[in-house]
Amino acid sequence: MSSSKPTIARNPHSRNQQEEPSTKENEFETSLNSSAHFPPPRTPLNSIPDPTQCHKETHESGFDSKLETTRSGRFSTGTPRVLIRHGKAAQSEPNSAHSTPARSASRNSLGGALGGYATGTRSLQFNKGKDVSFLSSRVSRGISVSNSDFSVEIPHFELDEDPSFWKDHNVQVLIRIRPLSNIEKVSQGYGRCLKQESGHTLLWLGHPETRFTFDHVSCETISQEKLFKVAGLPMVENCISGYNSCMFAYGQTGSGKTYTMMGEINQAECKLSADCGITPRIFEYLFSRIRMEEESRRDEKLRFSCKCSFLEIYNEQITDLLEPSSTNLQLREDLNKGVYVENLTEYNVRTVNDVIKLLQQGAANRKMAATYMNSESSRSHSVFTCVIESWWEKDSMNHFRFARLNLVDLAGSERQKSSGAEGDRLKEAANINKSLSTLGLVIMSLVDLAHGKHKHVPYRDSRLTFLLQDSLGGNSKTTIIANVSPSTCSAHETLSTLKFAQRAKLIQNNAKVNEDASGDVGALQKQIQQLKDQLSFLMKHHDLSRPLCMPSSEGPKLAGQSSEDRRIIDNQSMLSIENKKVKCMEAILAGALRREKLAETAFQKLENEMEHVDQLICQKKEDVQHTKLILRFRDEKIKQLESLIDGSLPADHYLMEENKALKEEIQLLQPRLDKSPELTRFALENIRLLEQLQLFQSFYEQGEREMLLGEISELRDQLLVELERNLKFSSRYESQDNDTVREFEDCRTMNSKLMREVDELLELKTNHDTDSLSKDPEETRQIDICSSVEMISDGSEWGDEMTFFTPTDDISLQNKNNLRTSAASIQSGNTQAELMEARLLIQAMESEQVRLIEELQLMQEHNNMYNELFKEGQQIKRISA
Ligand SMILES: Nc1ncnc2c1ncn2[C@@H]1O[C@H](COP(=O)(O)OP(=O)(O)OP(=O)(O)O)[C@@H](O)[C@H]1O
Repeated sequence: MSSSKPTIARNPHSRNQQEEPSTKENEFETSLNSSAHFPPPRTPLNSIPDPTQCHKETHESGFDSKLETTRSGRFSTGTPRVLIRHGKAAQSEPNSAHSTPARSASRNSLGGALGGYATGTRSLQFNKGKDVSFLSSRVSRGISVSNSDFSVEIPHFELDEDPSFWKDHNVQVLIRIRPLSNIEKVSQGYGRCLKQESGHTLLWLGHPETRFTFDHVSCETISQEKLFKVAGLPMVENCISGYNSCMFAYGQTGSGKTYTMMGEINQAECKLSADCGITPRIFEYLFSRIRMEEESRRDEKLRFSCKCSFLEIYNEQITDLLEPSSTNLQLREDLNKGVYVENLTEYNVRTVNDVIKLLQQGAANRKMAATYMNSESSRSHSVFTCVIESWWEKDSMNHFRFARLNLVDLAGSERQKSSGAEGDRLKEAANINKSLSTLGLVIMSLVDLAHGKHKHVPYRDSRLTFLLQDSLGGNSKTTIIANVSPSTCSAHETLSTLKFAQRAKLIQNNAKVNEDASGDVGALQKQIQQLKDQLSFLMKHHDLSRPLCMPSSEGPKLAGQSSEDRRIIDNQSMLSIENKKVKCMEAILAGALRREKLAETAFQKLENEMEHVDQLICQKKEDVQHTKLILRFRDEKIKQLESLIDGSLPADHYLMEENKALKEEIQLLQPRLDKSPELTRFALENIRLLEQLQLFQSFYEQGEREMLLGEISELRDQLLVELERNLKFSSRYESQDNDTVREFEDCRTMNSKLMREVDELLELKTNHDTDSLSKDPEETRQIDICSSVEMISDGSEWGDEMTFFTPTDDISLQNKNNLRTSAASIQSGNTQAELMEARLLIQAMESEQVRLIEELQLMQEHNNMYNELFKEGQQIKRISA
């Protein structure tokens, strides 16, 4: 009953949990080949429902396995299917295992018939009163028999969809239990070797009973769609995000690998049927996601491309399933591409129908044969690959992402003894087993690696592992679907599959987003160009190219050029200087980085040397201790010799003591001899000198010297450019100096004139005062005003003075205005105060003079400095020439 058991919530801690302590799995390995170890029949473990209820359900489902088996042999279909498939139902019975040659049994349907399985309903029914011989056979093989004689409900466990799993995991292991097939029912009855306990755990019911925990355990009644949602859909999301992804189907022959990966495809309608497998569903979802992404990120101009290829590995040879004449293809390794198959055809695909066509075409070319376990057994490993690439633009950067999706349907593992294979089938089986055992070995080594043991991973021992090395322990998010049969007759194979899956759980992959940063160079260049444009724009509009104290009086020097022209010329020369500077800086930076690296290695070496020196110090300390001990021995010896001379010590006793002491001394001296610090020091010195020699050799031989010389000459050039530029500025300053001198002279003349003027005015005033005593005061006043107005307006003496000032010179203009006012006010008769004002003005003029002199001196100093620099530059030029 589908709802008989609730979905069991995933316990995150249980994921990595190994088998329960109560169970001992390893013991089983040895017991596999010996039936004597199997326990006696056990009580059925599955729940036994009310028989009336079961009967009702059995009746309703119309499923009578016994009847169906007799009617159509292995494949008894409750509901007939309209499928383009050739003959799974019409295939020969299992016993015809060796009658179907490889390749001849091409099938258009991509999976097996459901005929033998009571799928579609969630409860599998069992009839009472099964053949006694089945029971005895089960007992004889020692597998515990469960639910053999009753209609038994197989509990349904829903799988939980957990997309967040992939955030912090790179490998997922899922067990898929398929329903019992008719052939199993016929040959072994309804006995099961597995009991599922939850969506994550199951019990293997052999001896010893063993519990396994996995990321997911998919029960017999899980639909293809649900399985896709749990295992396939997140793979698509991973690929869209740029992670390599891989899905393996592993399991014994006939366990449902092809059914899981491909399933059945209703070719006529080009529409996915309920039984279609994970691969077509993945592509249906992938294309809808691509459309969504492209739509939602239109502003980033996101676009995707998908390229597919399909190959098989049969007897260690690679064949292109989409171009079957291309056989024995070679594997190549490339730094950028990784491992790839040379000359494998790739097709661009845009819709799920494109993919289905390729799948059908490839499946038709796959090596198939009938085996004891599967009338349509795939005898090869097939790998359907899709490379998903995407491009978009963001923040003026071009982004490129890619992901490789590998969908692998492995050939079925089988025990040669039980498969009864001969001839070609036997050779096939040997090759299949060889590559699968290499796969197992690779996984074992990877597990060792994950535990910190350094181990060689034998990827190259089989084509399969070599091709898929990224998916195993590499850059990939990988799902392993381990398919198992629940039947007692496959108990051994089921156990070994479970063990394989359990080991695979421990693989640690290192998946990373495949995003190419090569587009960034272009983007950076674009950015540099933009910045340059911005810079030149700023220069144009803010006149940054001029030195800050550049006087406007340089005008006459560049006569004939408009200020705009000059600015453009300045900008251009500045830009070209800046460009040169940037280039030079880049070269210098590269050199500095290189030297820093060298320094780092030198530093590392020094550190090592220091370690050695520390060791030497320790040795020295030990030495001192030893020497002290030896000295003590000597003292004792002297004492003994004295007592020997005294006669207080017998000679033989002395000799024995002496012998003992000498032995001890030898023991002490031996290690000193072995690791003499002197010797170590010399050895170290030797190594250091050798390294130095190598360094010098590389300095001369590997062009380091040339590079340094080049850098030096570049630096010199840069210096010369700077000096020339400074010289240019200094000549400008020189002209500025001349202007200032002239201005200064003007000021002087103006000052003396002003003084003269003031004296004249004072004189005039005195005369006026004497005259005014005899004149009418109002008349006098009128005359004064008129004459002062006349003086200012008709450009007589004042007007001539004005020609000395340039209209742009602020100080001179201000002075001139002040003079005008003061002159006017003197004329207007405010005698004393105005006189004072004029004096103040003269003082201001004088301080202005001082300031100008100081400025002049400063400029001369600058000038001298630049001249010196220029001379130096010339000298360097001469030396370097
Ligand atoms: N979960 C399932 N539900 C219904 N039918 C299934 C299921 N799994 C497998 N089958 C059927 O079992 C038969 C064998 O399955 P399939 O061919 O997929 O096995 P296989 O593992 O690929 O075998 P081989 O390794 O020999 O190629 C097919 O008829 C298939 O339809």
